[in-house]
Amino acid sequence: MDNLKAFIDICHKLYDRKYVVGSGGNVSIKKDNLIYATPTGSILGFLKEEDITIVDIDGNIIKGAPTSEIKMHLNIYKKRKDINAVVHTHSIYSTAFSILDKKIELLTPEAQIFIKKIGYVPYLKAGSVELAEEVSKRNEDVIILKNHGIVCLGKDLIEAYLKTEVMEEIAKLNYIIHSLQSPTH
Ligand SMILES: C[C@H](O)[C@@H](O)[C@@H](O)C(=O)COP(=O)(O)O
Ligand SMILES: [Zn+2]
Repeated sequence: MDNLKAFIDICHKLYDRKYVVGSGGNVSIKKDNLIYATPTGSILGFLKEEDITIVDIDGNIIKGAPTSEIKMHLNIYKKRKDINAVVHTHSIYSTAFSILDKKIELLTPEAQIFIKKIGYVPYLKAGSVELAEEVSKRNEDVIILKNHGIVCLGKDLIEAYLKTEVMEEIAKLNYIIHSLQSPTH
């Protein structure tokens, strides 16, 4: 079970590894049918345990002002009973491929094992009900939001974080291979 210190450590790691910049990205975990989520507008690299917000599964606020993407997080938890953690980042290579509508190939055993299949969602306004609804239609554990970022789901926070890392790494590898194969190379 995730503890809140681990939650904060992973938020800091996401920022340190530049999967998010500025106030981008958001993270949540589900514990005993409560959702612990990053506050809206927060810089993940600076978060402290006392900053973490709490809502119930219906989105009723218990503490703080949760991420503007809370509807997306809640929809995922309602649909996927096996999921207890959601990590949303603005991973730059994954996002770049989505802007050009290019698919990312799962070229390595690591990507095949941990990502299995990538879901793709068209561009929809950040924080919107439409985006939350479109994401919850997907069945994959790694979903690319066109022109925006990615969402990784896990049975716990470590698993969602691991998928975030592997997703961006395989996107980078795809980019390198595309570059090496380009006629100008
Ligand atoms: C424009 C928003 O930053 C959008 O990218 C949102 O998805 C996000 O990443 C951060 O929003 P919150 O600070 O409300 O979690
Ligand atoms: Zn975002």
